[in-house]
Amino acid sequence: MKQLLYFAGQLHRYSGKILYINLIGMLFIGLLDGAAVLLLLPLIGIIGIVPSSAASIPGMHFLAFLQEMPLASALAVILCFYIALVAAQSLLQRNLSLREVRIHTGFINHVRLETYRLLLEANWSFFVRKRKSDLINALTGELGRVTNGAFLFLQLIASAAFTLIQIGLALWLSWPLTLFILGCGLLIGWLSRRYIRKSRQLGAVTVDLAQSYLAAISDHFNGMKEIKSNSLEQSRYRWLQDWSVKIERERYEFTKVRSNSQLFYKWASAVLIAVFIFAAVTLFDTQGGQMLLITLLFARLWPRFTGIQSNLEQLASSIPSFKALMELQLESKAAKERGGYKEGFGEGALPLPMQDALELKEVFFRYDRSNPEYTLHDVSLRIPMNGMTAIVGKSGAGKSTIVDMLLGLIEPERGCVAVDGKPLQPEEVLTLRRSISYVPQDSFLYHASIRDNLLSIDPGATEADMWEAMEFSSAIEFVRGLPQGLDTIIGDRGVLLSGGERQRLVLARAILRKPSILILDEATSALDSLNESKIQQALERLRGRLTIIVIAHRYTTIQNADHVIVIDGGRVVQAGDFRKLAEEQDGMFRSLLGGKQPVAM
Ligand SMILES: Nc1ncnc2c1ncn2[C@@H]1O[C@H](COP(=O)(O)OP(=O)(O)OP(=O)(O)O)[C@@H](O)[C@H]1O
Repeated sequence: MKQLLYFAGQLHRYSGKILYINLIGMLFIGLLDGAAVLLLLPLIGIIGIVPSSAASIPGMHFLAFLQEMPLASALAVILCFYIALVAAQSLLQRNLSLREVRIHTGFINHVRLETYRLLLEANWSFFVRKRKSDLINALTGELGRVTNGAFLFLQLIASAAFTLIQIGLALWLSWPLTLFILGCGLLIGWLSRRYIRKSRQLGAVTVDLAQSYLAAISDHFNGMKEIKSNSLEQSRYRWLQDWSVKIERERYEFTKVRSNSQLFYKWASAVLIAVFIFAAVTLFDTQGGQMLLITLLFARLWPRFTGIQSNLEQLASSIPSFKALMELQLESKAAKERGGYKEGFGEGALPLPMQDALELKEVFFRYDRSNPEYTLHDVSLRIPMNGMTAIVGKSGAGKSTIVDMLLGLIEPERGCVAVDGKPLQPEEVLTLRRSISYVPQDSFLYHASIRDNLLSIDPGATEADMWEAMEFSSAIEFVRGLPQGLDTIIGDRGVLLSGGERQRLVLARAILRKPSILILDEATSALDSLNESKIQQALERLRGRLTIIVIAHRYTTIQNADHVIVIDGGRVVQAGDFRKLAEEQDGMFRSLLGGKQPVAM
């Protein structure tokens, strides 16, 4: 219920009074429907099908004048009135349906944008904890189920309100019979509660199945090369077969629950109607006109009870989706970046000015606070501006963790990140990131043209800016050689380019942003020596123009660094000039270099 109210509240805030006008409109349509039915009674009386008079039905005295009129005129009056009612009702229905579609589609977009905004504003640690496919599933499958569910909920309220009006009308006509029927209805509702419970359990299974499907299918396609090269096709196919059996079973179970509940309702109502007619005739001595009216009203009321039950079951099955999306929204809200975002994610904000150095001061950090071991232990280091600094160390030493901290993606448990000697304030983190371009080993490229990939980082870049950036990154030659040049489509994640070409393009994109700090995190480790030397030439061209931080395992990548920081077991064990460190006989750097050999560290 909490989850339902959470999204019903969002729907209320999103659509405002229009939503309620629509709901009232729906009620009004129901009333018009009821009025049209009521008209049938005097009609039947007048044409003499049943020996009843309008005056015998409470509230129908005003129609008595019809009996004074000639049959044909009375019939014409009633039928004209009936046509007018039906015409008004259908016109209203059409307008309400159109408006409802507007509200519905608008609300889906509202929830989608709101969830995506909260996710974008969440900090990096939140994403490290989450499975990517679950986030995609939330923004696709769950989103549809939740928005449909929120509407279903409101329809249910409208339907309940209309049913109440019908009940009121029935009470006014004959309260003992109505109470009797209501009691039976409530009893059937109470006996049907297990169908609602079962629907909810099946809804949870649907959420699990949808999540596991998306997770596995994304893994399969991401790893298609490994699947093909290691002949894993059969095992992956078997997985999908098993999953298909589960979803088939779950769909069947859900339909079974709904059909059983409908069956139960139908049997129960047949018994109820029989008891009702028997009681009306033998116990309550109900008059013919009243009897007919109540029968008509309840013939309309019963399908509503069944409809409410069916809506409740459907709603119960979407509760787990409500829960999943609500928890995701609340969790991402709680994980909001400490500095907070300004309007438009602070786009256009100026980069943080840095003159002297970016530093870590006595930093302690661990990913899991229950673990007594720190990943970074009393780390102090200094990255001087406009120089080239290399961070080296064995695998797992903590190099990437240091870079994540310099980027403000993770926060020190103790100590601080400092800019020009002053501790970085939470509200400066985003402006610091504006000054940095980060290039990882496996960068992301869009399935689009080279031009669009470059413009994705700076939509205002001119053609000259793009060629200049490509010249710096040693990409100019290969892009010129492509048949469509800048307009060449590079395939999904850039598969149509070689590894070296991809990285040079990513480097061009990073430079286009005109950063004051460029971070290369193992960006060249997968390249051959020819491609690596091209990136080296690019870095030489950039030297002195901006601050470069390189994390690398290769001697050749770091040999031109002005400054080297050696990390071991989460601590800084050496720092200083490349040559000086290389000469320290017992130093770790020398052992990482493997003597003087330009080999992998
Ligand atoms: N998200 C994480 N959650 C928990 N532990 C982590 C996480 N990321 C890294 N670690 C751990 O922190 C330690 C340092 O990892 P880090 O990635 O910083 O090392 P690295 O020097 O960059 O290694 P490599 O050269 O292999 O990339 C490792 O023991 C690693 O297992």
